[in-house]
Amino acid sequence: SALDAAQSTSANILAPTPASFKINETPFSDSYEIGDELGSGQFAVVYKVTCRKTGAKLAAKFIKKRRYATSRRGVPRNHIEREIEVLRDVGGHENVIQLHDVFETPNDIILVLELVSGGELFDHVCAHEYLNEAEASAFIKQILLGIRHLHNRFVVHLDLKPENIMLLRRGEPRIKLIDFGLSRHIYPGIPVKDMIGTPEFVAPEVVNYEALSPATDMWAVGVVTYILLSGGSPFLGRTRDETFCNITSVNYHFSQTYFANTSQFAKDFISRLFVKDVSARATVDECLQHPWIRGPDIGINDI
Ligand SMILES: COc1cc(-c2ccc3ncc(-c4cccc([C@@H](O)NCCN(C)C)c4)n3n2)ccc1O
Repeated sequence: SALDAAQSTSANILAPTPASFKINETPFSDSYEIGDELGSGQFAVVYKVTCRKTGAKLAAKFIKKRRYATSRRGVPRNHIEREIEVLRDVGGHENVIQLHDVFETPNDIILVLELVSGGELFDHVCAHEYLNEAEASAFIKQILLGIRHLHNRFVVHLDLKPENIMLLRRGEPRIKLIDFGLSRHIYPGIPVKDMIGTPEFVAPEVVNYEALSPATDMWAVGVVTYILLSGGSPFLGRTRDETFCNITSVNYHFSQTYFANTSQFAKDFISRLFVKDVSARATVDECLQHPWIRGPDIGINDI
């Protein structure tokens, strides 16, 4: 099984893995024509590009390279390499962004990716303030299918939030998980600790600098679900420390203002994810089997 394979390779997992991604030798502009800027982040800009050979429309993420070890600007090369390794490993699933090509310039590493045109889930929620349960459940099911693909490959996303979940097309509950800049392979029995992610979405083990795992993503699924159904963020405080305190004390509630008409199934789904003990937190497979996700067609014997 994949777990056996992982464990059998765990022995040499600590050996430096050779960079197995191949960077194109040819100049980016020989293959692609740059179009509109789609958006930007701290050290990356995303453009719409056109393949000169096929006319295909794609997205290109230009990641600014860190030039000196002591610099605070740009992304360290090993972090970019890790993102590429993850993208290479998780490609091929309908709910995960597909990497097509990699190029390098003196200042950037360029990831050529499939283009999605539906915008960020974040904008979709803002446009509706919150979603009805059927729409929210459909989106969350898509997100779970993408996460199951990652977790089956021992990849943990570590930055799941509505901004990093994009709609394939507007108005359709078809999503793509994007932004694997913090993602990494985490294998059973090899503890990984890191203080990363976006405060209001991180799990207690991140705040407490304890081992990260696929369960860390599942906590974030709970936060995303809560936001889709209410428009509010369950643990957000007035300061970052207050947010972290709410997270580590699992201090949240289903306010009557936003959850008066929410089903018990939906609240139970969220409650099974806001569990501090990672071994007791619902897994992605358990979430996909939950009545709120499987829908009304399930028989009484299925529960
Ligand atoms: C693989 O990593 C990324 C992929 C993409 C990506 C891939 C395909 C694609 N098609 C359209 C877009 C797009 C459209 C509008 C804005 C953005 C981007 O600037 N914001 C995306 C989320 N952001 C908060 C990281 C990206 N994208 N963005 C964006 C950021 C990433 O870190």
